[in-house]
Amino acid sequence: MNKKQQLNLVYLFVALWGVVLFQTFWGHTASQAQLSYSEFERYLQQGWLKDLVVDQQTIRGSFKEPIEGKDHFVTPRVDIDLAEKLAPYNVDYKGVVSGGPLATLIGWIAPALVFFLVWFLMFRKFADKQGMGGMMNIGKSKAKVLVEKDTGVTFDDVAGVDEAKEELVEVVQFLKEPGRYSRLGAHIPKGVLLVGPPGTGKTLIARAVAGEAGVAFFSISGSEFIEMFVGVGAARVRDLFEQAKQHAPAIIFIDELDALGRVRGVGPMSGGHDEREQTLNQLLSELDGFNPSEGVIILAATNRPEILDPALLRAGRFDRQVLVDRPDKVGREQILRVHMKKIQADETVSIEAVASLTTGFSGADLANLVNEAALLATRRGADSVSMEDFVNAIERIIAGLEKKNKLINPQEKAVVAHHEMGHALVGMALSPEQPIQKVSIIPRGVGALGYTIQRPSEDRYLMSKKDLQNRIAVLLAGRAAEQLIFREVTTGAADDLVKATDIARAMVTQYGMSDEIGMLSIDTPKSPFLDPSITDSSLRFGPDMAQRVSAAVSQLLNDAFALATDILTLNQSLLEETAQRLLAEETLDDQHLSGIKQKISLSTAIQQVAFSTFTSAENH
Ligand SMILES: Nc1ncnc2c1ncn2[C@@H]1O[C@H](COP(=O)(O)OP(=O)(O)OP(=O)(O)O)[C@@H](O)[C@H]1O
Ligand SMILES: [Zn+2]
Repeated sequence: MNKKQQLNLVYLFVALWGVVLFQTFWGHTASQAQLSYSEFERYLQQGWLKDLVVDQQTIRGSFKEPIEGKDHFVTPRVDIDLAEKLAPYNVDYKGVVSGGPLATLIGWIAPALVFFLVWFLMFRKFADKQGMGGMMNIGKSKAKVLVEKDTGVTFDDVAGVDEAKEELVEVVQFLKEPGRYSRLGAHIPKGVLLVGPPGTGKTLIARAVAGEAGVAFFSISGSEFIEMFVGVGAARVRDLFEQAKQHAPAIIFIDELDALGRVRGVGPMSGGHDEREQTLNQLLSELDGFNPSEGVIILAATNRPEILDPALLRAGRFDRQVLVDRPDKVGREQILRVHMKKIQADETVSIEAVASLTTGFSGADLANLVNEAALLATRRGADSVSMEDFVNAIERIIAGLEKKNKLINPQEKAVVAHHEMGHALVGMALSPEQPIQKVSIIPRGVGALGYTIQRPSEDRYLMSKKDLQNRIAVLLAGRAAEQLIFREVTTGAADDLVKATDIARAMVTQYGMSDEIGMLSIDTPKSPFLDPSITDSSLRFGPDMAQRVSAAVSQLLNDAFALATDILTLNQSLLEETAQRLLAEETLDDQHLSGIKQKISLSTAIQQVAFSTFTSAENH
């Protein structure tokens, strides 16, 4: 059946339905005489009536011959012993129980609706398979695309994410004056990807960009695209872009981009995902097919950028990423200020104290906290919210978050702080040319309870054996610090161990850097397509080679661990002091850190192990 035939079917059906409805109502009202009961009795006695129907409220029926142009009548029912009276007059009669005209109407419509619905769903699926958006324009996505002419949100409503805001100011300016940018030939990103954990305000920022620029905001969630029949998602994407272009300048915001932008063609059932793939392909082609000078910019949000299809991140698509991280203490203070405006807080409330009690809270958690505290105050009948309300609310929320494994407890926090400071101190000691940018104990991403960012200051093409050994030492320094301070090690170092082992193994099997194995090249550089266990070519050199390689790798790791431990032991009080500071402030930036770096001391023995003759001394 092609589309035209389907349409004919629709018309036929609607027409039929119309005729039936017309008959029911027109027949009953237009040509229907309203009789009083006595009139009715008179007609009855005179034998004018052909047949009648009795229900609880009315008697209706038809005349043998039209009276005053009407061939039907209706009269309110009065007499209950009606049947008796009817008997002598030779009239057809029957009683029905019904709810009056409305019930009659529903009685007609309900089955028709059910029928229509079933039929509609059946053909919708059919039509969508053909990728034409469905016979009744089901592809028009107006129902689920949220359009806001003016979001009313400004950058002032978004706090604690200054870096992200700075990056987006340019987008706002562009949307305000698209002409100016294109005249100068400046490159404006078509798509900006907001990356960060849930509740950190990605949606809020996107709406603020629209609000600041004063443009329309079209938003849809990636997961909504794929809950549909095949082909509908793609039609929606097309439709979304069409609508946005008509309203340009505008912003399109796709929340949960990962739901639709997952890597294509992987997974056990990739055949079953053709709907998502089709939708993603459509999105890619829309991204390619428009020009930002039309005044439409696409923002998308995800908390799992690593699973996105690389095609989405290519130049000319979502080629700019903006990190929206959980706020640190100062950020939390700012966010709290934004939300406190909405409530009446009394003078006992210290925003700073609330901020320091809420490590790990996202913006959404903080908004929730303010609301919860206000609720507690209302419940106890107070006129304003007190510090105690806040403390109680914090306790509740923390309990909830801990249950969901979203927050770490104070003991764990202390371990994480020493672990991260271990990385940072050894990093500063061993590779002074690579400054540590930031150390943080704010959980980030999946599984990472803290992080240390070390930035290479220049591109390196050649690494010496000592460079690599030092790198391993920095990676193992987290564990070394745990061991030194707590006499106990944790699972927190798992990721570090993977990286350290990879480097050590490459040193042994690819770079000829172990005395044990010498210059034998055992592994070729890793091929990402092959399972490493299959390519373990140390087996090629006889069964004992694998063992010798493992021993050499272990040796490198142990030496590096010993080096890290030596450095930390020598600087133990500095480690403890700075870890306390990290616990209090949660993040230490490069300014803090360069002050700390001055205080690191290294013995001659360590210097000899760690530095080669061509690492110049003035670096330290
Ligand atoms: N930086 C912030 N400043 C002020 N309020 C914030 C901030 N971050 C979050 N909020 C509050 O939390 C609410 C939810 O945030 P939003 O929905 O924007 O987070 P999100 O990052 O998009 O989350 P998700 O990833 O779960 O979609 C906001 O409406 C706002 O009230
Ligand atoms: Zn670590």
